[in-house]
Amino acid sequence: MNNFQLPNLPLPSPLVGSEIGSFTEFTVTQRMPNIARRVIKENKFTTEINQNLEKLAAELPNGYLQPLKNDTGADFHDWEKYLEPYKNQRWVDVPWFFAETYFYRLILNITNYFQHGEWQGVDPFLLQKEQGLEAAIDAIISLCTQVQQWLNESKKAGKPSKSSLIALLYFALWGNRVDLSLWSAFEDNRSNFDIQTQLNNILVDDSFAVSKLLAKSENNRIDFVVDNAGFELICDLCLVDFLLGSGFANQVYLHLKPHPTFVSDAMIKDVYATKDFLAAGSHPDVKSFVQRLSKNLDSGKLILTEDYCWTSPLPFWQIPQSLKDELAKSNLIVVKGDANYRRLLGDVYWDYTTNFADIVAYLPAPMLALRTLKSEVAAGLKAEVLEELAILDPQWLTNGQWGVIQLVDLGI
Ligand SMILES: O=P(O)(O)OC[C@H]1O[C@](O)(CO)[C@@H](O)[C@@H]1O
Repeated sequence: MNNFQLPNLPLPSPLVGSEIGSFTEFTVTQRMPNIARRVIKENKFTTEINQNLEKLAAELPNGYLQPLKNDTGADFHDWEKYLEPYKNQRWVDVPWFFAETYFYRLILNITNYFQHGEWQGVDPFLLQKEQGLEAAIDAIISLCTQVQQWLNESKKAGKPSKSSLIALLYFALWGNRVDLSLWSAFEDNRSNFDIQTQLNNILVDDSFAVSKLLAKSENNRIDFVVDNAGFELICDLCLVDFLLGSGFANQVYLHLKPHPTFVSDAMIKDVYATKDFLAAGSHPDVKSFVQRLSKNLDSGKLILTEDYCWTSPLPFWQIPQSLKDELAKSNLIVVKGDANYRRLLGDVYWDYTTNFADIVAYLPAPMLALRTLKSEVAAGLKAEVLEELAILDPQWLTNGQWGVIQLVDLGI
């Protein structure tokens, strides 16, 4: 395990909502209030709960963080510690990643998610997660058919196909465009896009290096720090299916969220709901995909695990030692999505050309980030690429049109 416990560079300042004109400001003062109001619209909570959700929405632009009442959640005392340095501060003045992560935890506090009673365990974002799946059915069928073909080819060739693996990395990357917290801000359906035409929108592409890393050994364990439910989760499950079926991996762990957050982030229950949704379909390639998924789950080749660390506001380098020790057993840690990418970098203003490996030098195993850019945090980009992007697409950092496939392999 490498001896760095932190990025080996001085930390820049964090993104905050008070940055006038920034996407962060837009998120804290407009998107997050809209997300809270959508929870009211999409559920049948009591008047009192809805009034408290509206109060939260109204206080975000200029108001102060409200305390967390003890809702018996397993992470309640941890949140008391996290909140200490930010008590009585305005939402726009605390670090954005803290504000956003706390915002989603507060929604569960207000809707009594953890407390015994009518609303215990009710996922306030369930409707959007279900709509996400229904909207993507055509893309799901074509992806399952493609995976079946790639598995057959690998079997016939007697070795796992690197090109098929790379193609599925692209699907897993672009599946990340389809995150519901962003949908509410931009478009209504992003799953019907053509992956191949997206290749030129990948700003860093280490996919070939990933295929070489995994081809080095047959008994790879691969850990996914998962992001969204819905179509993105299906892209991830198809990648997992191929990794296990082709021999690139003999065990895969999915690290999932212990409670609803960031609107569409996936929990263990969402994996089973996705499997059930697919099992209800009639397409033969989808049915055989579901059979393989069930077999991998039953045999322990695919492990679903959750940890409150993944819903904490902590940067990645502060994950508990026990989790670091667990991840140290992995041959490759795949980190999905924008919010997790922000955690990797600590959600601070790195110069976008900063060497990615100098920041993410603290992980106990090789790490692959698959992220579509939806926030003003980036690293590892070439100066000439930045110059081109500024002209080509001034919104490149936040519109979800651009992606990175960044591998850090410190030869640990
Ligand atoms: O699902 P993902 O890819 O983590 O995206 C969620 C991210 O997108 C946003 O909703 C928009 O930037 C952020 O607030 C959050 O970090």
